[in-house]
Amino acid sequence: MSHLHPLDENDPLAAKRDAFCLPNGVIYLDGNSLGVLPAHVPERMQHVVEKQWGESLIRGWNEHNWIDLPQKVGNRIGRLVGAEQEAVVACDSTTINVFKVVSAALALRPGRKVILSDNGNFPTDLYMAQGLADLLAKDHELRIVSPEDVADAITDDLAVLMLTEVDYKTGRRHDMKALTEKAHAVGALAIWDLAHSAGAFPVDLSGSNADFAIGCGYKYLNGGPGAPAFVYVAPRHQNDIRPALTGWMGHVAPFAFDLDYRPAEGINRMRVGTPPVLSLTALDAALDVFEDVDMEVIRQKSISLCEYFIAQVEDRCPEMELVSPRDAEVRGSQVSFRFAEGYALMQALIANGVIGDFRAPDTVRFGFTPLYLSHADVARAVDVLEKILTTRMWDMDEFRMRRKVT
Ligand SMILES: Cc1ncc(COP(=O)(O)O)c(C=O)c1O
Ligand SMILES: Nc1c(O)cccc1C(=O)C[C@H](N)C(=O)O
Repeated sequence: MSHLHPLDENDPLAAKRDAFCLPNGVIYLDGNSLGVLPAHVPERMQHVVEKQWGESLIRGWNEHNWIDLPQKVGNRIGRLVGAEQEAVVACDSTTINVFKVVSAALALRPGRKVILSDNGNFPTDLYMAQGLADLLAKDHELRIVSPEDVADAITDDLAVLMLTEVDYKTGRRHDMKALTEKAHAVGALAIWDLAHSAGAFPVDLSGSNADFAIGCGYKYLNGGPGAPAFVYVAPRHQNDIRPALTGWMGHVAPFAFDLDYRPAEGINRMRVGTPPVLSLTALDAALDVFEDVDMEVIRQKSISLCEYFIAQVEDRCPEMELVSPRDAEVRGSQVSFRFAEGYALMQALIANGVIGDFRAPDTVRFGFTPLYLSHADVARAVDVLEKILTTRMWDMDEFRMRRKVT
């Protein structure tokens, strides 16, 4: 008979685990890359496929309000990231949304040419900014500094500060409010990528005075592989921006079929083409899990899980070197360690039921999702890690040679 782990006593989120489909024998520490399937999503999908698509056909756009799904889902995400009503839409990918917000922000600061980011940002954000700078006649500069130098690099030639709040590799978390304030003080605008924040801990976009934000639907929001992303525009900017991607779904009257583009009111002008109804349905259903949850409760449990993991690994696995900040205040909901043979180590962990991931050259990364993880899971994961290290199981050819894409 199994005993409750002492740190799991009085866990207010314990019952949430049953809301997810976790494969038997798997301890899933990768919800920061792809979230787990919420148990009720397949039934909702089946209903929308068979009843709505199957029976309503084209009438579904009106009968089931498919056309408004981006705003509906956007508002639900907005609640989790501290956005105002009607300030978020769920659409496209994070990468495409980066393009939209950087181009919109640059147009709001016409005389300025510099985009500031850091080398901890996820590469797609940097690539999109580089591509945009090229498109704008090579007139703009993407300036990249170290995360710890960002604050000092905010100078009065900046047009835009573009950062990811939580570093995908190290879990280090920027101070969104303080850096946004600093950017505003020099007349720049602030864009935040919340890929590793939304659904992981409370975010306060409105209270931080952020100008723009984007983020993923498939990580902590559990919307499924390739789920629609989201985009936030502060209400004060919404009617001043002229989108670079001027698609018909961002037109003020898409079904008037005018020959000239006129932007929709408010956040809707960030929409581009036809919404992916099935993907939005999965994301919409997945968000039900958050309906009765206080993000502050998620945060407290996340800190506890991460701290317990760090303490156990450092105590029992001295070969592992902590990469993430030790201070929970400046860390998201993931913990990374360095190990020279990290790739083989992660392969051995996965083969033994502990799923995390590896980021080159030597970082193993573990995401903690309080909705479906317990301290008992963390203890078991460290048991497996310790065994793999003490037996040098990672050194087997089978783990060293295996190729994977993620
Ligand atoms: C911070 C960040 N931004 C963007 C992305 C990627 O966005 P997309 O879903 O467009 O591939 C990721 C992860 O893939 C990410 O970690
Ligand atoms: N988006 C991904 C994908 O399509 C395949 C594999 C992994 C991903 C990821 O989400 C990577 C992730 N953003 C990261 O933090 O590394």
